[in-house]
Amino acid sequence: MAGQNVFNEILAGEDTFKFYTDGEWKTSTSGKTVNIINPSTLKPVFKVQACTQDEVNKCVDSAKAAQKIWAKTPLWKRAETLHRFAAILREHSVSIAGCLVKEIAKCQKDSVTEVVRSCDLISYTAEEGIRILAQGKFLVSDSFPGNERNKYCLESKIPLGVILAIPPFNYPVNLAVSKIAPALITGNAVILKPPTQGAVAGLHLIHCLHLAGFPKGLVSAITGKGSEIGDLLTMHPGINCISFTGGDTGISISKKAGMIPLQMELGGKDACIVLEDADLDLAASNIVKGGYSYSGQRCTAVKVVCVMESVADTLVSAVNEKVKKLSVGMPEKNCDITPVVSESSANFIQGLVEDAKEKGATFHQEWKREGNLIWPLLIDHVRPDMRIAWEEPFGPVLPVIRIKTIEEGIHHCNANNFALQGCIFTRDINKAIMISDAMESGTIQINGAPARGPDHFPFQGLRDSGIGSQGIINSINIMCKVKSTVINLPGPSYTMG
Ligand SMILES: NC(=O)c1ccc[n+]([C@@H]2O[C@H](COP(=O)([O-])OP(=O)(O)OC[C@H]3O[C@@H](n4cnc5c(N)ncnc54)[C@H](O)[C@@H]3O)[C@@H](O)[C@H]2O)c1
Repeated sequence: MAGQNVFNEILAGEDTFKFYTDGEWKTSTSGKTVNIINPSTLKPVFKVQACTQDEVNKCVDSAKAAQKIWAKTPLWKRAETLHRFAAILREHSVSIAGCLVKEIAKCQKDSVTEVVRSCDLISYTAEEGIRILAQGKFLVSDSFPGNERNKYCLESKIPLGVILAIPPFNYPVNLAVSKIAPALITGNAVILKPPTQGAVAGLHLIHCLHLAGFPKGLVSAITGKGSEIGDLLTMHPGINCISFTGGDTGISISKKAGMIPLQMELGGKDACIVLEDADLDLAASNIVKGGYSYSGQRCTAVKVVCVMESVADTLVSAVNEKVKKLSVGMPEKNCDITPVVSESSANFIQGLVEDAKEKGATFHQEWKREGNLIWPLLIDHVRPDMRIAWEEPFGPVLPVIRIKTIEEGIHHCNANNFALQGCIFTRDINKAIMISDAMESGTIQINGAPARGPDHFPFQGLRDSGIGSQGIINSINIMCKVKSTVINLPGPSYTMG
């Protein structure tokens, strides 16, 4: 099984990939493909199938049938198959990372880290699933007023059915398995709709799953244009839950979806509040790591710094010193700053930068762009009338707002539609807790940059940043529903020990 050839089965020709349904790799009857553009070269690098509506319907039918069998598979066997999947994925982590480098311009070492982290996530989910699903609840009736102890209620967790998993481009492997693994351990079937950029890494991931021996039809991977098959998938009556990570598309999906559980993780504009008593070197390191890693294309990137005016000059110069040291170039060379995912994304970032420039922000570096490669920028003296104060650039440009009071920083965090994470730098833990309580965001980090993970931590956004919560335990729970069985005794019965 070792070696690259194991993936030959998923190829439909040189650099063209099949889709996966009913336990087999197939070409679409549409005869059409979708191009994946390498963000570094701006040239097509791979092609994936443009699946038809008929193919989507067939996937859903197969998933429904396979799920019935899977739900009757003992939990320990489901866990065992997931562990096998993790092991196979680990074996191929370097070659899958190679796809990420070409499709999303993530640097080689971070791409490997993403795949390895995903293997750990799958194994952890298998273990956590065994513990969570092994236990139910036993309730008795006499705790509620007016009742005797004549009813016993057995509560257990049962699968939902077919889960639709839609990850975004920036973590196409990790955010696929964070949906697939909890869905499978809980006895559900999964349909993966990978992002176009990142689809090929996603298909490799699915082939590892195929090799692990899951039942035919239980998992499928449908590729194609979101605009052509997106609505059909997200509004399909055969889908019982949608787990989506991405941008505003998630808002429209949530409005169109039927009466099914939704786990939506959307964008963020994570604010970093820096107080006068902060360890400014620690804050600067975290701002640079948080703001510029993977060229700022992370939902939990630091996306706006709100710093107390009295320490702003010191903080800004510490950040600038570190920005100077960031290497800029191609992902194959493991540069810190690599090309952003698409030309439209680079144009959008440029628009935000130009708006800030026109409105008088201070630039600490010169604006420089070659193709999709954008040099890191720290934009100072940003004011609320500038777009970059509120919008998510998803690029290596970071605005700094100088604040006179802590309340100004809290207000900036709470006035935004996004509310994913935020962070505070201070040496005063009491202040930190009180500011954290006042910041209306899904997670607040104290003296550390925003981050998703470790993957078993809860992870959620408020307002336009999401619905529900992720993290291994929460994902397992969201992908089940509660079923209860009530035993009605002929008369009250009190256990005597
Ligand atoms: N909160 C989080 O956990 C988290 C994590 C990573 C990224 N993000 C967010 O994701 C965004 C960047 O990712 P992106 O550009 O891939 O997001 P996106 O919303 O453009 O796409 C996300 C996914 O939705 C699919 N899609 C597009 N149109 C669709 C439709 N009509 N129906 C069904 N699916 C459709 C895409 O193909 C992709 O797989 C940023 O806003 C970022 O903050 C959030």
